Amino acid sequence: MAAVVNPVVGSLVWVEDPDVTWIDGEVVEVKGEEIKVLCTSGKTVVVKVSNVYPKDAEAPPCGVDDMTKLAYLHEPGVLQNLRSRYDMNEIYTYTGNILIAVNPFIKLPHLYDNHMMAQYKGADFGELSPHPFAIADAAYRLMINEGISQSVLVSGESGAGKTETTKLLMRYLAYMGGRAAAEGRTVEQQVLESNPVLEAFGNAKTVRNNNSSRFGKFVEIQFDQRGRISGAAIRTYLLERSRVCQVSDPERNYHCFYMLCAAPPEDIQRYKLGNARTFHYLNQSNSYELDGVDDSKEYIATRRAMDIVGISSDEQEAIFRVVAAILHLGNIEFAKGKDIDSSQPKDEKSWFHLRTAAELFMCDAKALEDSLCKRVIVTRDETITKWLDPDSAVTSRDALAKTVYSRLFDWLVDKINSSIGQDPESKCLIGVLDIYGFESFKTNSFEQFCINLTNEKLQQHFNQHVFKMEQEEYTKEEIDWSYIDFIDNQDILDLIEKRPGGIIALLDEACMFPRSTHETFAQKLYQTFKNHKRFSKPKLSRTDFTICHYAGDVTYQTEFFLDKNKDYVVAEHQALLNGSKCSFASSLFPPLSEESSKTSKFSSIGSRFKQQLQALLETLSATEPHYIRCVKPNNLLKPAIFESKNVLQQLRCGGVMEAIRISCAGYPTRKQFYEFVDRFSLLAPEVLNESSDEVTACKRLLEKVGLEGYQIGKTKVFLRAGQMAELDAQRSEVLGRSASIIQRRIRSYLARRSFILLRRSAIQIQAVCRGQLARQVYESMRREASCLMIQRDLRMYLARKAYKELCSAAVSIQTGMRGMAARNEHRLRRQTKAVIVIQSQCRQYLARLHYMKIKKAAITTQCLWRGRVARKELRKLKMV
Ligand SMILES: Nc1ncnc2c1ncn2[C@@H]1O[C@H](COP(=O)(O)OP(=O)(O)OP(=O)(O)O)[C@@H](O)[C@H]1O
Repeated sequence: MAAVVNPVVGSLVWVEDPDVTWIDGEVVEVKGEEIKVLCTSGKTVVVKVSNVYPKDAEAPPCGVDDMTKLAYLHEPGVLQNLRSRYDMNEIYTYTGNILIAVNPFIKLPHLYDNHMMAQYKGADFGELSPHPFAIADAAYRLMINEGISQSVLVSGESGAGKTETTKLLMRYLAYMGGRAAAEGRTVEQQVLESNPVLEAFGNAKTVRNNNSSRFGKFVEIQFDQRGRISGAAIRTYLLERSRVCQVSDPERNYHCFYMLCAAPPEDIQRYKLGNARTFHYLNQSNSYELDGVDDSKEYIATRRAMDIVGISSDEQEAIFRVVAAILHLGNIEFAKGKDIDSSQPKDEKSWFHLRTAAELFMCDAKALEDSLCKRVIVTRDETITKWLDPDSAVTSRDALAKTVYSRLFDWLVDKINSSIGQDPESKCLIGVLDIYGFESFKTNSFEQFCINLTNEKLQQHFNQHVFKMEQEEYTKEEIDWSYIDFIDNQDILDLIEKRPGGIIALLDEACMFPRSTHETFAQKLYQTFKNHKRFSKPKLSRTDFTICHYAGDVTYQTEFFLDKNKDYVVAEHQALLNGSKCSFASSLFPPLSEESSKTSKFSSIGSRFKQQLQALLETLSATEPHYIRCVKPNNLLKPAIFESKNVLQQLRCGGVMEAIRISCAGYPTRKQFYEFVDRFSLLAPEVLNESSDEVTACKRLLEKVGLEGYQIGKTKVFLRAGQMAELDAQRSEVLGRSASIIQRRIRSYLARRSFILLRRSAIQIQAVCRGQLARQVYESMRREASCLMIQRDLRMYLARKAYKELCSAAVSIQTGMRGMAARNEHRLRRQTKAVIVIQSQCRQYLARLHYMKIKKAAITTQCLWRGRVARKELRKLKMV
């Protein structure tokens, strides 16, 4: 992260600003070691050259999805990138393999639907936008392909989004490793539904988060050889017990108390409950309702989730009875009793709550009163019963409430675990760790001390993974590498947990020594660590101490350290509840073994927590870790507000800045030669034939693909950030091409096969059909033939009948005809005769007529002739 070298007028730079961390501007003047910058805010500042960073003028306005892709990798660049992405609701960004998740404080459902999960399934890491699904997918695939257990460590401060992210991871893993829905109440359903149950009893509203997990959680999801979820185990860490009895405004107690007060009327009646405002454990704060949350609905939902995780209705009944009993317990007030320094329930109201608490715990009311107001002291010679004054009775009451509640919570976790079940055969698991981030408040007590110890431990794990391993690897592989420093926090861990002599050991000692007070404890610390460079005593305090943590200095107030470290159950409380008639309540307080009841009652919460952490770290060390750093962009819990200063502090605390520095300076990707050749030889297959060994093959391969700046170690090839992605992209291209060819061939083979099969089937069908058809045709023909015969016979019969009828008709016709013919002939003859007569008469008439004409003509002619002759004769005569 180098500062700008030789800035010139006009270049763009980042300048440190006390209010907004970094502000950008343009160099307007260079004077030796100092430059004048005109900031975008309008003001002009003069700064030292060594205090400014270059700004990438060509950086994409919407940022880059992986910080390692930034041209200038420095704090302002990283912040600017996160901010520009956040402004566009791109809340996830990679830093190499680390995912940074900035809480949007607004629902973005499109980012998490089933379609999205389907997209990330099997996609190469980095191919799609940064997402918790991508991290879960990478972990799942590594587990399946390499058989290595994986873990995802989700960290960040309260309200940064750890639990939401964890739920997303679990949902994705359930999606990948889930069984068919037909298989009933599945392991993954139970794993997912364990979240609302644990949230109801382990989450509360705090100033920093409306749904803050008041415990740490490591969920171990086990898989079978087929990659299906076969079991799960949930480990929880350090539930905040003090919240049960003490809540400050505007925080709330655990959600389950409010849910129960909003339960259906029959439940309210059964548990003799009422408005949440009437219970001391709830009304110390004025906050009762949560925005957008309906406690009565949550009650029903929690009961449903309890059904799914396998908590029977009898058990649920007992659980809520105990929760109600705790509320009644808190309402018992004490007043001075008859004896000196004694106490008794203050008034009738307190008696009512005492009797109700006893009724709900199913124990004797008198025994409950005694266990709150008296102590039995067993000495060598006698047993003395000592009264407690009202203040001590209140402390005793609260101690009982806290113990019962924390045991109830542990019971729930155990029940969920036994109900989901473990898979002893499982070889691979994916662990998801959702644990409180580093805390530094105005007042820091034992809880912050433990939380910060956790973060120191996890930071060391992170260091070991990201930094130490890196350095060691380079040395081992004899890589040409200029070493860089990293902050090792082993000394802080020694300060806290070394045995003997560490802070926890000294605290345990103080707890066991009856006369110790927080003052004597603090003095002991000052004495022991006066020269420790990570420990200091604040000047103005006589009981506080400061530890210089990896993420910054934190000053702790020792006032309640001793009390909070003591984890013992008051013998009277143990006896009271062990004797409860409710099997559930008595199971929370099983009888102590002879040995443990004789030995010291003290057990150290700090030491037990340290051991739990050790076990957790051992589990984590056996897995391949993945990191998600959640970031809270503002303390108002509102969307679209990005407070750079706040974010930067979180990035520093989460080690993100260091990781960026180291990762980008070195060679973040490394692969064994055989693995490398195995993976990438398809980019240049010929190198395998040309090379005698894997190292040569590796070198040739790298030359062929034209990569530069890599290193060849003794057993591995080391690649710079981004180079693996480059090679993978080339590989994906080749694989994609090959896959298309294979698909094509297979498809044509399958098509051919199915065609042949179809054809054969078609022929068979045709043959069968034809046979059937022939049979049918034959049948129908036969039927037709007989039909024809019948028809023929019928026709013949009909024909015969018709013939006969015709014959007789013909005969009768003939006879008729003949008669008619005869008649006709006769008539004809008569007519003919008449005609002949007519003809002869006509002819006679005509002949006569003709004869008359001729006679007339002859007469005329004769006359003429005779006239002519006469004239001729006359003439002759004349002449003569
Ligand atoms: N991805 C997200 N999308 C939308 N809202 C979110 C997202 N992540 C977190 N939130 C919001 O921020 C709130 C706090 O988130 P969450 O409870 O996961 O924080 P946390 O880091 O687990 O806090 P704590 O340590 O107090 O339990 C959620 O209740 C939710 O409103």
